[in-house]
Amino acid sequence: MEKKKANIDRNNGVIKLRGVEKSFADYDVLRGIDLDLYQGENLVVLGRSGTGKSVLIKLISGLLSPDAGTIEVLGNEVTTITERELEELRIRIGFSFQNSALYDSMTVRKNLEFPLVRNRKNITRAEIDKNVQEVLEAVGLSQTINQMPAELSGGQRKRIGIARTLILNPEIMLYDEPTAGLDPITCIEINELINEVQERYNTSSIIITHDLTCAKMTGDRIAMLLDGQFQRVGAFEEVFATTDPRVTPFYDYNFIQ
Ligand SMILES: Nc1ncnc2c1ncn2[C@@H]1O[C@H](COP(=O)(O)OP(=O)(O)OP(=O)(O)O)[C@@H](O)[C@H]1O
Repeated sequence: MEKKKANIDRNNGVIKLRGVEKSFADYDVLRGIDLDLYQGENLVVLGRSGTGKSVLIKLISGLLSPDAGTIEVLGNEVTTITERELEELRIRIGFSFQNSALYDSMTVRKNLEFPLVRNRKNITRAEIDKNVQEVLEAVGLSQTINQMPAELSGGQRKRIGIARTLILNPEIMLYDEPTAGLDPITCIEINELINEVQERYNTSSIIITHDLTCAKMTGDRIAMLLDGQFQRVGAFEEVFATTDPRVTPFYDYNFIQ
C-alpha cells in the first residue's frame, strides 16, 4: 500500500499560502498557516474535527476571505482578484466534496454533461459524448452511462462525482473526506482512483481525510493541522515519528485498535 513515487515539480507551486489567519468570533481557527502544493503532488491534510480543514478549502476556493495572509492559486492572488476572475479560476479546480450529490433525476450521462454544457459554451455534441466516455472510462464505470444515481452503490456514486469534476480537466483537485462512509475495500479502490487521476490527468491535489490508510496510500506529503498551524509536514513516516500526544492518537486509532 506504499504510495508510488509521483512526478512532482517542486519548482512549480500551484497553491501557496503565507501567514493565513482566520477567526470566527473569538475562535482563532487558522493562526498563520503556510502551505505549498506543488505541481503533480498529492498533499494530504490531517487534523481533528473543527481544526479548520474545511475553512482551508473555502479560503483556497475564495468562498471565505482570510483575516490576514496571502493565498496564491495557479498564479492568482485569491484575496484580491475580481469575482469574475475567481469564477474562471474555480473552473480550473475540481471539487470532490463529501456531499457533492449527483442530480438524482438525471442519468449518469446527463450528470456528466451538465458541467460541460454550463462551462463550455461552444462545445459540440460529438465532443460532449467523447468527454463523457473518456471520464467514465477513467473511473472504470462506462457501463453505468444510462443508469440513475439511485441505482449505483456509494462507491460508484463517489466515482461518478469524481468523473464529473474530471470532465472539465481540472489542474487542481480538492478532495474533502473522499473515503468517508465507505467500506474498507471501496476505500482502497477510491484511494487507487485518486492516484490514477494524479497520474493520468497530471493533477495536483489536496486530500482532506481522517483515514490514515487513505493518507498513506495517496499522500506524497502529509500536513497535519494542530492548534491552528501546520506543525507536522512531511512524508507519512516522518509525520508520525513522534511521541507528541496530539499526534499519536491518530495513528493508534487507525492502526492499533
Ligand atoms: N462560517 C462560519 N462561521 C462561524 N464559524 C465557523 C464558520 N465556518 C467554520 N466555523 C468554525 O471554524 C471551525 C473549523 O471548522 P471546519 O469546518 O473547517 O472544521 P474541520 O476541520 O473541517 O472539521 P471536520 O473534520 O469535522 O469536518 C469550527 O469550530 C467551526 O465551527
